[in-house]
Amino acid sequence: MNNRITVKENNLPIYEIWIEDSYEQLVSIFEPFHMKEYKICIVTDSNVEKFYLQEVKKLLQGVAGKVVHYTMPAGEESKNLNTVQRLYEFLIKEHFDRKDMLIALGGGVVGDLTGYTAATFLRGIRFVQMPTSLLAMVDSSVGGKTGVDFLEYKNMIGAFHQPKAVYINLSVLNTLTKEHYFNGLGEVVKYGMIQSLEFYHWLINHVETLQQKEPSALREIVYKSCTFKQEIVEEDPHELNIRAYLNFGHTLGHAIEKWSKFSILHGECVALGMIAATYLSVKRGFIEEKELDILKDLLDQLQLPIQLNEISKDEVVLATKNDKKMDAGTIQFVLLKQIGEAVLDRSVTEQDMIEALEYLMR
Ligand SMILES: NC(=O)c1ccc[n+]([C@@H]2O[C@H](COP(=O)([O-])OP(=O)(O)OC[C@H]3O[C@@H](n4cnc5c(N)ncnc54)[C@H](O)[C@@H]3O)[C@@H](O)[C@H]2O)c1
Ligand SMILES: O=C(O)C(=O)C[C@@H](O)[C@H](O)[C@H](O)COP(=O)(O)O
Ligand SMILES: [Zn+2]
Repeated sequence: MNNRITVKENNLPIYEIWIEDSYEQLVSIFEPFHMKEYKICIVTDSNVEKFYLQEVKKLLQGVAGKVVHYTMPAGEESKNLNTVQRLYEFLIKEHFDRKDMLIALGGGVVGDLTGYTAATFLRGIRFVQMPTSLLAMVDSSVGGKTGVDFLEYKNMIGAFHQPKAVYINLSVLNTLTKEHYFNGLGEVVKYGMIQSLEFYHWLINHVETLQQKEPSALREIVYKSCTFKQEIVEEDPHELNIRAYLNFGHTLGHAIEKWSKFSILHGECVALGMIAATYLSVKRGFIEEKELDILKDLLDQLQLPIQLNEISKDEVVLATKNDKKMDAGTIQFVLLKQIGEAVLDRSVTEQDMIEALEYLMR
């Protein structure tokens, strides 16, 4: 299978996604960037540091004039402006200039925060994504959405800033916890639902190999997911229209994530949000009710949550009022026209959302 995907903007190639089984090729991705005179700061978190920082730092020492690193505490709680400020302070102390580069070595939290820092420091410096969680490999490292949470609202402060490259080493998934592995599968299922019935069926037919983290299945889902995302972001890089489909399950998902104070993981909240959005798609008469059971069965087998025991419906609905797809006071909700085809719908009301949350509590 092909292990390289080129992402274009206005038909011009802007970066490559490398899908490898080790860090053997890492040095070669830096050839076009002429880093010998410049500095690199590897940004990572307290878990990933223990496993991969030494190896990556050693390799990059042969690439750049100087390599330093910055480690943040692991977890969504770090994804805020306080951490960004500490990273700015570190970069200033290390005299980083506009040609220097950040490397995001970690999951989606490290990727989003490093990307946002790169977008804003000195009005924008270069950065490379080295995703280490499944979620970051299949979604957050591609497409240039960067940002941090604010007042626990998800990704409220951010910028579009494209990486110079995305380097995926699939073997690092060996050290990822089961919980975070299955969490990443939430976003993988999303691609099937919004973009490809064929891929959705493939997932249903490969549940066991996915449960067992079988290497060829992992390669397949990472390659396919990156390709699905590349196709959408090339067509609509700044989410003026169809990129919003990638937000399927996120309007209520993000609101549940905020309500849970991040105790429910992003991919898990997306799973719940996808069930809610599918429920509303059934209610609109777009898809058959049996699709809800098929989806819930798939998510359940992938160890993702399919119901909520307690929730403050009002708090969750209130949080959706700050959804980034709000337009003149109405939410553009992502629904399904059919499995494999998303549609934007402006007619979802607060009462609809409450009903969908009640469905999750049954
Ligand atoms: N920018 C985007 O397009 C986009 C898309 C989807 C999600 N996101 C964001 O991504 C974040 C979630 O990302 P995540 O699930 O990767 O969370 P995360 O970055 O917190 O990583 C999950 C956990 O796994 C650990 N970890 C990562 N790689 C590891 C490895 N190889 N071995 C051992 N431990 C490892 C991390 O230290 C962390 O504890 C959320 O903030 C979400 O909003 C952004
Ligand atoms: O890349 C995108 O576009 C996405 O929407 C991918 C989502 O999985 C991701 O969680 C994104 O951050 C959510 O959108 P946001 O605009 O609310 O941050
Ligand atoms: Zn997401």
